[in-house]
Amino acid sequence: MKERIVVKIGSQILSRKDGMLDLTRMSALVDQIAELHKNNIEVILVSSGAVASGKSEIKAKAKLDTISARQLYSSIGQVKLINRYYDLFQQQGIICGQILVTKEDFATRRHYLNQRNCMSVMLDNKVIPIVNENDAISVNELMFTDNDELSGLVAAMMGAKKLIILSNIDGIYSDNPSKPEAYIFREIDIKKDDIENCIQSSKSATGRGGMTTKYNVARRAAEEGIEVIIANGRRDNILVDLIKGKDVVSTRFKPSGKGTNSIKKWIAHSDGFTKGEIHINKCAAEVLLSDKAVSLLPVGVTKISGNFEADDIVRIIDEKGKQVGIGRTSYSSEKAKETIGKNNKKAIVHYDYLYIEK
Ligand SMILES: Nc1ncnc2c1ncn2[C@@H]1O[C@H](COP(=O)(O)OP(=O)(O)O)[C@@H](O)[C@H]1O
Ligand SMILES: N[C@@H](CCC(=O)OP(=O)(O)O)C(=O)O
Repeated sequence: MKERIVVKIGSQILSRKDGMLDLTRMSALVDQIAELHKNNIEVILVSSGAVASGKSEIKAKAKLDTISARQLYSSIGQVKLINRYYDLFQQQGIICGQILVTKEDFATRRHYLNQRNCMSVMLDNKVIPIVNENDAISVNELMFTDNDELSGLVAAMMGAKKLIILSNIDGIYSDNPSKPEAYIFREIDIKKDDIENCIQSSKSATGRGGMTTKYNVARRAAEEGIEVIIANGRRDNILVDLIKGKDVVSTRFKPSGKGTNSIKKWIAHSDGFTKGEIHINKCAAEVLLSDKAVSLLPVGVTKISGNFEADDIVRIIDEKGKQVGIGRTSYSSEKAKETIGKNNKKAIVHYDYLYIEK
């Protein structure tokens, strides 16, 4: 089987000081991805840069609020960004394609599977998927923390062995990177090392989540058995050197030995998505575990725990305390409690939003 990796490129790497796309850097990174691709490595690219690229294209007629500005800039900038990628990959004889996603696409199993299928069919046909958040339509609670979070979700979903997060800095420093005494952590063993306190809330001019999300995403991905490397995208030949195993300055998160199946990964990487538990009786568990396409009805529910809203993702637990599946609830926890054990009520988890672990 081919080696599969996810490469995330931050906005800062792709934009020059004047706000224009840094075509030289972009082209250097595309050349490296092309080299990996030609060496039979499947690369999924998660690229930021839409908002930064859009800003330099248009001056808004009136002062915009944050959401409208992000929508306007990203809608223009994404076109520019993907066109550049398309041309650069084409010069290498490679086809790339665009996938724009929202957080919702990871909260709904069907969307999740659609996405996974889309990326798989692209990779099977030697197309490089270029993923970005659909900034034009994902606002507020629909937004990912940033593209670092998205890259972790994509790596887990696609069963990637490695996730390389390229930023404008060599890795995670022990202190504020501007301090002379700060040094880079070269390897982090998540079982032993907790370096959260070393990270400042500061971030680059165009970056969204800063180093904190990179660290959190890297920890979670490493727990799932994915090797994560945070490195500087401005260093020459960084990707190829990292893949060749050269000793380039960077922060590497040692992957844990255990691998998990895709639904577990979905849950593990969506800690914000499972908000509570629905406990069910023996009869309901039997029906759900059968081959029938059934929804979970309140009549089979014995207990609700946690606080959740309608449409949140919850765990479904049988009477022995074993998780039988996960699903998207149609009720808030408050409403769900009122319907426990009652007949003739609408499904608490509709079949379309139910995933049963068999
Ligand atoms: N301990 C630390 N080590 C490295 N960088 C840090 C640390 N604490 C905060 N940072 C900041 O995180 C920034 C990288 O995050 P971000 O701006 O989101 O980049 P990107 O746009 O590539 O996602 C660095 O430029 C740096 O200013
Ligand atoms: N989706 C946004 C990127 C937001 C983001 O996460 O930026 P960064 O922290 O630079 O990776 C864009 O394309 O502008």
